Amino acid sequence: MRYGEKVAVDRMSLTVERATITAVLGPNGAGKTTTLETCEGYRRPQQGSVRVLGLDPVRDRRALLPRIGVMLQGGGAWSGVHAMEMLDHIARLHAHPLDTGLLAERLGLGECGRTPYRRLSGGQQQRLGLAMAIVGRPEIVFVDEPTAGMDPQARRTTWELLRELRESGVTVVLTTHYLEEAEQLADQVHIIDHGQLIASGTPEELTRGSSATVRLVVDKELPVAAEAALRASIDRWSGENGVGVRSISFGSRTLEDVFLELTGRDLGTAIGSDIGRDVDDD
Ligand SMILES: Nc1ncnc2c1ncn2[C@@H]1O[C@H](COP(=O)(O)OP(=O)(O)OP(=O)(O)O)[C@@H](O)[C@H]1O
Repeated sequence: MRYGEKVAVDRMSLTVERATITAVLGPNGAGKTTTLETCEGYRRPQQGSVRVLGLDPVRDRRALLPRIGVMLQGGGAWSGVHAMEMLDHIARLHAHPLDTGLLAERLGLGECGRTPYRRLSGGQQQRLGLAMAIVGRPEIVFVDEPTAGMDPQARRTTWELLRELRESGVTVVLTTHYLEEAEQLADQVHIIDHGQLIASGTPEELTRGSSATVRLVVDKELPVAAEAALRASIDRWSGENGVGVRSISFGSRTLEDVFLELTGRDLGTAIGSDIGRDVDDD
C-alpha cells in the first residue's frame, strides 16, 4: 500500500483464523491502520490481494459489508448526534441487530445515551464506536486501537467483551500499541514496523524468547513462611540444575492492578456522575 511515493505497507502476508483474536501490534506510523483499512475495503492495494471471508473487500463490498464490523480510530459519528440515536441508527441498517439498550448498558454507555457525540469523553466515544461495530452481529470485526484513551476499568470491560465475541464465534482483528493488550487478548500477534511484518506468533511464543525469565503467578496471597519455602526450593533446584537465579520478587503487581484495586468502584461511579453533567438537550 502506497500513499503517493510513501510505501505504508510492504509485502505483508498474514492469515487470520475464524473465532480468534488477532492483534496487529506496532508503533505509530507502522502501518496498522492502513492494513486494517485495506481489509475493510476503504483502501485498494496497488499490489497484492486481500480476501476477507473469501471476498474481495473492494470488489465485493456490498456482499461483505453486512458481515463485517468496523471500529475506526476515532470519529464515525456526527458531532451533534446523541449516543443512543447513533447506535439505534446503525442498528437499523442491519437485518438482525443486537438489543441496543443492553449493548449500551454492557459498555457503560447507559447513562450517556442523550449526550451529544462531541461531548462524550474520549473513552465514551471509543465505547460507542465499539458498540456501533458489533451491533450488527458481524462475523468478523476490525477494531482500530479499541481501548486507546480508556481508563483501566473500561479497558477491562472492553477486553471481556472482545473475548465474549470470540467465544461466540466472531473473529476479532485489532490494532494496538499496548503490549499488555496483545498479551492479554490475542491468540495470534503480528508485530509490524515500517510497514513490514517483523514477527508473528502466539503471545507465549513471542515472549518466551531465550527463556531467561520465568514468571510464576499464584492464585492466593503467600504467607511469609511460604515465600521462604519457595525461595529454598528454587535455590535447591538452581543448584541441582546449574542455573544461577539473578533475582526473585514477590508480590509484584502491575500499576494497572493497583489502580483498579484502589479506585475501581469509585471510578465506575465517577463515570456515571460525569456523564450526568455532560447531558445536553440540544
Ligand atoms: N492518507 C495518507 N497520506 C499519506 N500518508 C499516509 C496516509 N495515511 C497514512 N500515511 C502514512 O503511512 C504510514 C502508515 O500509517 P498508518 O496510519 O497505517 O500507521 P499506524 O501504525 O496505524 O499508526 P498509528 O499508530 O499512529 O495510528 C505512516 O508513515 C503515515 O504517515
